[in-house]
Amino acid sequence: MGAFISRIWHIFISPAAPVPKRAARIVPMGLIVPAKSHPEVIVQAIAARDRTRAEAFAKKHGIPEVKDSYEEIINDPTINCIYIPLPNAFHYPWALRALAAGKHVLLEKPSVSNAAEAVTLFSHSSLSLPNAPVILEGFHFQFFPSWQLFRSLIPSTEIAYGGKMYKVDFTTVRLHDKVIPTPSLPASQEQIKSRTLTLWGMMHGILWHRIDIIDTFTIRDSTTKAVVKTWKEKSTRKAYTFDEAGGEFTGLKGGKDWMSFRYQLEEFVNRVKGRETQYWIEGEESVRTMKMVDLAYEKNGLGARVGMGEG
Ligand SMILES: NC(=O)C1=CN([C@@H]2O[C@H](COP(=O)(O)OP(=O)(O)OC[C@H]3O[C@@H](n4cnc5c(N)ncnc54)[C@H](OP(=O)(O)O)[C@@H]3O)[C@@H](O)[C@H]2O)C=CC1
Ligand SMILES: O=C1OC[C@@H](O)[C@H](O)[C@H]1O
Repeated sequence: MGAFISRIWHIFISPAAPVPKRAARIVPMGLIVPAKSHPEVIVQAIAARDRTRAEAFAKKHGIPEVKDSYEEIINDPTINCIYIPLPNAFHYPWALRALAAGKHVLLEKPSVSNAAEAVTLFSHSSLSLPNAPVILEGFHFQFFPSWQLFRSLIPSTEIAYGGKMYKVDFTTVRLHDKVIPTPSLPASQEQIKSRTLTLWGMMHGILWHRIDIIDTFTIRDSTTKAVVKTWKEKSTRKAYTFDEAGGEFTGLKGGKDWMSFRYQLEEFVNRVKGRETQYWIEGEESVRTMKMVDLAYEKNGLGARVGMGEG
């Protein structure tokens, strides 16, 4: 009886979903905190659907201006970059508007709702103009040193399986087996090495992470492939800063207190200023990501992923 009443209440009487009492959750971590330590970034203005909410947020975070609408921010000639932390379906229409106004766009992930939208957005006519605006899908964790170190350990031609995970806290890549020339072995035998790399704590590398490198060596008969002997060698790496990653990363900018979002902002500003970037997520990569999301929807019987178009 209780369940019956509850169902009726939910269908006919329950109030509409509550309007959030604050601006997007991600904004402090995604922009406000990183901007504080970036000497070239000023968070100048904020808009929310409800002005009092925007005012409260602006007061709390020391943002000088509150605008009445998202459009007002986009149309302000003194603002050159727009951060879009809206629900995913709204990324596409607002990113299109921002680009059309010639603004640089830092777009929360996932960039848009499906591959068709991604293709249109990342081939927007403004992007082929001289002094084209910059657009970046904010896959923040990819900018963190541990992810960069992890990538550098994986020659792309050697991936047997693995790849980018969307919303999990680890990723594993298995490299192709390799024959290791071993002169000490009899001619009838060969040595094979296979490597598995796992990055744990990928999303918030700064809290904790670890890269496990597991090499499996096998000595086998070259003809029958019968295993003679097998053993594993394990090692671990970590990189809370680029200096800790070492090698090609030594000396790159960063700090022990930089989250992935701060590394991302550093590169975003570098692009905006026309400086070199050590790492970047090109539009083609964002299109590939959305193709993968579309495939996941289709393979699971959910059909094509629908967006809201230009809104
Ligand atoms: N939360 C997280 O940890 C992370 C989030 N992201 C991405 O950031 C984006 C925002 O996520 P999150 O901060 O969690 O989202 P929230 O729901 O907290 O914030 C979204 C904001 O969008 C605004 N908005 C505009 N139109 C609507 C609408 N029709 N319904 C609801 N909200 C609306 C609201 O702000 P207002 O009313 O003030 O205008 C709202 O506060 C998403 O794309 C998400 O994938 C990425 C990484 C991490
Ligand atoms: O990208 C992200 O970063 C912050 C996390 O809390 C969130 O779950 C994830 O989507």
